[in-house]
Amino acid sequence: MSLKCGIVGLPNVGKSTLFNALTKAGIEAANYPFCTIEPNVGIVEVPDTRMDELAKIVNPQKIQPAIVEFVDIAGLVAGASKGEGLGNQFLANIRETDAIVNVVRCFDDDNIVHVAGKVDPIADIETIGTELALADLASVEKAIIREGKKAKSGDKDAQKLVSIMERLQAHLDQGLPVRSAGLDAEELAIIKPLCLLTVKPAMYVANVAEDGFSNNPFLDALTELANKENAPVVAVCAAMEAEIADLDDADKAEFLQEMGLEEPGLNRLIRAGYDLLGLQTYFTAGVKEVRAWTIHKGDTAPQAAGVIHTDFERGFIRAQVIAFADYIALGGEAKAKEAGKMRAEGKEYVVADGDVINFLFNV
Ligand SMILES: Nc1ncnc2c1ncn2[C@@H]1O[C@H](COP(=O)(O)OP(=O)(O)OP(=O)(O)O)[C@@H](O)[C@H]1O
Ligand SMILES: [Mg+2]
Repeated sequence: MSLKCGIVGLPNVGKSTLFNALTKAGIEAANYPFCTIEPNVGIVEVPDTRMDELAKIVNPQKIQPAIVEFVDIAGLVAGASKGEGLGNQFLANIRETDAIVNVVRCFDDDNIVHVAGKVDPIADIETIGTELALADLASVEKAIIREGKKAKSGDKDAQKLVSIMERLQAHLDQGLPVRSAGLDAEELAIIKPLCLLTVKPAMYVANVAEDGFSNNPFLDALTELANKENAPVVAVCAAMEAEIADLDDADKAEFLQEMGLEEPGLNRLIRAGYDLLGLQTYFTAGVKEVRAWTIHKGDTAPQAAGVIHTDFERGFIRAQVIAFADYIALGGEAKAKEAGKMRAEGKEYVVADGDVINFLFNV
């Protein structure tokens, strides 16, 4: 399953620093606006300590965590929807992502240029939000013209689309995102081909100073706004995360302890992204490989099987399922089976987070 998060924000707010920390790709993060021109894609493993617990029991040759793709997108400025800054090219890069990670500068530093001249998270978010809404408004208006002719000649599908579009037009006109327009599942399916930007789930990353996790009015303002929007906020110090990412495991543990942190902020960010998209994990555990697979919450056993291979879904017979806690407590598949904790589940079974599964199929 491809899960792609686009990192957006104003220029010079710390997007590439964060991306580097996430991917350790070492792409250039320099102190000048528009340092990033090509989007950079990095593959990041989803941190999950349950995999280590499974591996201790199974001793596999390989451990394969779930992954998230992050795309570092160049800074967006006011007027981008009309081609200002690096303009439409970036909007196109955002179009290809599943979710938007909005990096907001919440640190003071006179040495780091802010494109608007001062640090103001709310104004920055508004700038980004307006540009994305304007870009969507243009797509919606184009669609109304295109489909309007068909609608007039009696095409029912086109009429439906146009009526949704007109609602969205009014909504976007106020600078509001499509995700808050209250569309139902059917309406969302109808507008899907338009690839609108503001329909994507979004979260905020507050990029704070090393000592900026508390008593930080910028962070407080951002949190208040995000709460109103029901959007997650993760506070990280991107500069510090970049340092942590460069350390080897032993030094990393020591550094985190010194800072009084349990884990890198990036882990919180990756998990929040996973959650935002309504994703969860199940495991396959064999001697060749212990592997995490990404599915949607609510997916059934055949759908989960389909993530491994479409044949598994097509020819699905049943799933042998052991709950994660049972697998660990009883010490593996054989013992769980002995204890009657391996369940045979059919097509209707809704997979639970952490289930350890074997699929039986026939093609
Ligand atoms: N939390 C932080 N505290 C202090 N400085 C930071 C922090 N995060 C990033 N910086 C610094 O801010 C500068 C800009 O960072 P970066 O290049 O990552 O921005 P960007 O958002 O990718 O910019 P662009 O849109 O131009 O690509 C860098 O000098 C970086 O070291
Ligand atoms: Mg950059």
